[in-house]
Amino acid sequence: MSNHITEAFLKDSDAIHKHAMASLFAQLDSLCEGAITVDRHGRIAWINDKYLAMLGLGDARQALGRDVEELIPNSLMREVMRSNLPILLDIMSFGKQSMVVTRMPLHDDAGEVVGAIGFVLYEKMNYLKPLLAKFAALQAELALARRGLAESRRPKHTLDSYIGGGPASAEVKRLAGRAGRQDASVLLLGETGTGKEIVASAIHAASPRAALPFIGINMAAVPEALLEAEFFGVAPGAFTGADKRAREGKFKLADGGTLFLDEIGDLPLAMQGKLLRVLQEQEFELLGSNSVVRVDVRVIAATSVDLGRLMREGRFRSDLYYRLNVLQITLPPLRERLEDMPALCDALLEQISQRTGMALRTVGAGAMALLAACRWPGNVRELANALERACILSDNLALGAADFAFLGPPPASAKLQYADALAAFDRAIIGAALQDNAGKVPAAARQLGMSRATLYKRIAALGMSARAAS
Ligand SMILES: Nc1ncnc2c1ncn2[C@@H]1O[C@H](COP(=O)(O)OP(=O)(O)OP(=O)(O)O)[C@@H](O)[C@H]1O
Repeated sequence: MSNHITEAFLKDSDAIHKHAMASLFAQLDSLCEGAITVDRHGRIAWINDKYLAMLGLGDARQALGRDVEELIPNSLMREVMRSNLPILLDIMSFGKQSMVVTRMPLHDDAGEVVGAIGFVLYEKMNYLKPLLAKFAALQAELALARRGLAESRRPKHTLDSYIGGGPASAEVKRLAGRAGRQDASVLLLGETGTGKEIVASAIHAASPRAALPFIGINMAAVPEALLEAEFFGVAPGAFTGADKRAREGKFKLADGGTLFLDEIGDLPLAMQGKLLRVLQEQEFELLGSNSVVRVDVRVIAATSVDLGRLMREGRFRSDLYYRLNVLQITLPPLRERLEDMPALCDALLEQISQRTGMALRTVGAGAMALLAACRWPGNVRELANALERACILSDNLALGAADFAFLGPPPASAKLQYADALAAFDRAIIGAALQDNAGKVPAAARQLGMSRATLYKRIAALGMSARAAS
């Protein structure tokens, strides 16, 4: 024993230690906003008056013996007991409030965990206020981002978003409406820009799954090496290196809702097998873990390539094809539904005006005939681009053929198609005028700015129905 540690000193320090032990609890109790203990089963064993007041309770008997989470939903007292490790400083949400808390396990003489004690430090920790303000701001941002994400996953389209009232479009809408009432897989066929994504989203919106997510994934846009993670997600720490975080896969994100697999023909063969298995079993393994994830997902697939050809070439599995192709809807290219051209132009010009703030335009008859004669390999997307370009280049409120000069003359090989296009256009515009005027030819002729005789002749030449013309 060194000479400055005397018997008297030891007695003194022991007494101080005992005082410290006794007073520490009392001090914390008075300094803190609240204090609580739970027994080894997580039931409230003791709670001070301040905590009771914070919980809106008047009497400890209303709290004692109850599971701690019943009163404090975000309590981690059980976690502290399970891990036998204190959580010295934490921010716990309680209703709209954030509180700074400390939690410690309690031990018996043998060192066994017999309960836990927790303190709410909030008001006395004024110096933590900037941190709490930051935390609150981050939480508000997170809530906003979550709302935005939920919004973006809500179906953007209904069947009304698919513009077109001609027979081909009506058939698309009829089939899509039926698909909305079933839960079977759907295969959408159609060239690029024919509205496959609109129709997929509209089917989802018309289905009982509408309130749950609609998640899209484009096979052509995801590199092959990343597809599996994109589909099934990654367990935390599955990969060493920079990205150790867990990531949810699209299947999990779409759980309960609809997964839209765009450009399914671009899915590599190895992934086709895996996809088929998930579609059949509705379960998969998270990458980097053995845990099996169960999901309930409806699949709508789309392709702009001929899957029959890919199957013949051994590049697409026929079993997957049959699994996806329960209901099939073919979306007609724009050149095969020219009767929808006026309605499409109106709707697209309206969208352009709303999005850009440019004045609302119309398409004059000359321009309409020109547009009807184009081939439109990019379909409605290409038409929308052409209309926007004309709006930018011209000040005319009624766009004329000259405003679409950048499209060039219709190809010579399209001569016959040009005649067909003109007839389709005439049918559309005359049909619309007759409809506007309750089928009365003289009034329709006045609206179209042509003589009655010319309109009668045109109606007869087009073989339009007597009912529409009468
Ligand atoms: N019938 C339609 N009515 C209104 N807009 C349409 C219609 N069809 C397509 N569009 C518009 O054209 C663009 C392309 O449509 P969408 O993305 O649905 O086509 P897609 O067939 O999925 O094309 P891709 O295969 O290239 O992805 C979108 O801006 C969409 O709003």
